Amino acid sequence: MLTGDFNIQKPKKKIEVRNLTKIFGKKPRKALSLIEKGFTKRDIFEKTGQNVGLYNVNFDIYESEIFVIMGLSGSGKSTLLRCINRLIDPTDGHILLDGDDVATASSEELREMRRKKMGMVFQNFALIPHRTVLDNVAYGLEIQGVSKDKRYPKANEAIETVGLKGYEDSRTSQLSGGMQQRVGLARALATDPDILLMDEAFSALDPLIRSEMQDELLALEDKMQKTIVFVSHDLDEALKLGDRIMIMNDGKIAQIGTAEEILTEPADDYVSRFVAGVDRTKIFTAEAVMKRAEPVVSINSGPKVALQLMREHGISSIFVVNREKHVEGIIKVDDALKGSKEGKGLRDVMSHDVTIIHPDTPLNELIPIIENSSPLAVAKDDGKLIGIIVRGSVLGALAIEEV
Ligand SMILES: Nc1ncnc2c1ncn2[C@@H]1O[C@H](COP(=O)(O)OP(=O)(O)OP(=O)(O)O)[C@@H](O)[C@H]1O
Repeated sequence: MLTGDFNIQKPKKKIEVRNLTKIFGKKPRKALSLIEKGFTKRDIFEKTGQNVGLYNVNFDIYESEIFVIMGLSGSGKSTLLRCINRLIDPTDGHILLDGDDVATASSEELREMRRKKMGMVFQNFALIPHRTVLDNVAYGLEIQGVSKDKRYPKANEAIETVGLKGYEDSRTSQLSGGMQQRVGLARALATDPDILLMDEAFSALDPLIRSEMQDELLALEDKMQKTIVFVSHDLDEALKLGDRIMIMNDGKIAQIGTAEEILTEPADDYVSRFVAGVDRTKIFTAEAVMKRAEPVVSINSGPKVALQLMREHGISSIFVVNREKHVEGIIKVDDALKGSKEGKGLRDVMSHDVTIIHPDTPLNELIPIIENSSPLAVAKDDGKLIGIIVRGSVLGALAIEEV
């Protein structure tokens, strides 16, 4: 039920990145003074040999979201991810995890943060080939000093979570790429971290397996609600996985937003060029283009009421709903006129031929249905009508002129 904005809880900030800068090289201050004078990353490299990895990056990541960092090669994605767990030491700035600064943490504090809060999954899987799946998954716990009797049950649980039950005793070198990445994921999950850092985790997989792993990550995330920071250079992957996406360019943030925001309101030419080739019909969903489910007419009222509502709103058909707001049918002007003349009830003259779709349905699946049909009803699993889709709203979202 919509109860107004005041009831919506603000998400909790899990990671806060403040003024983060990373210069690779021995003379970072020299590079910084040139950045401040407006020199580009390339100029600075040519003049000083210093490489600007990140410059003055500020953003927040919320609890339980999938935050995708994306950009072209060399834009600073991996550097940023590795600053979060301090595999790379920042030149300047702060990274707060639940309010504690990773950048200034002592080695003891850092060990503790990595142990309790973060797990990392790498592109090249980083497994130990001669060890079994079970030993590889238990390894993360082993280096944390977890005793043998505790680490094996946890490892088994993680193996089951990623769908590798039955493969515990296989050597990882005998497994396919997709299965090896499941082992990598299980190893990160075994320590039950709040945050999963995933660096191009699916990039080495072939397209079908990659897509399958993306689906599984989304399903896992529904269950586990971890905070996931996912680096990718692939826009389709970013749009599919990210609750929010950050696009980076030359060590700076070009834009942060949801897939829809980035596609519909690109912040600058760089982002526009980036998203130019995207198939929008796969990204936009029914929910994004639906109109409010108003007006509707109650099944208990008559054709006259339906007619009056249609006239008031300038529409030619109207959904008929029951008390629970489940759709019972749809009535068109002509049928309502006929019903009202003949003194019939709505039930007798409405059409039961209504297409009900889920709000998550992508537009590419809607386009063929909406082509010639009357409006579509949008309902969640509980069957309650939450929106209406007419042909114009689909075309409008795709910026196609109606002919
Ligand atoms: N160890 C290093 N020494 C010097 N320069 C580095 C180092 N690591 C990264 N850089 C530079 O910092 C910049 C950002 O690199 P980074 O690896 O973070 O980019 P990326 O977006 O992850 O790229 P890719 O997709 O190719 O991995 C690049 O110009 C890179 O050359």
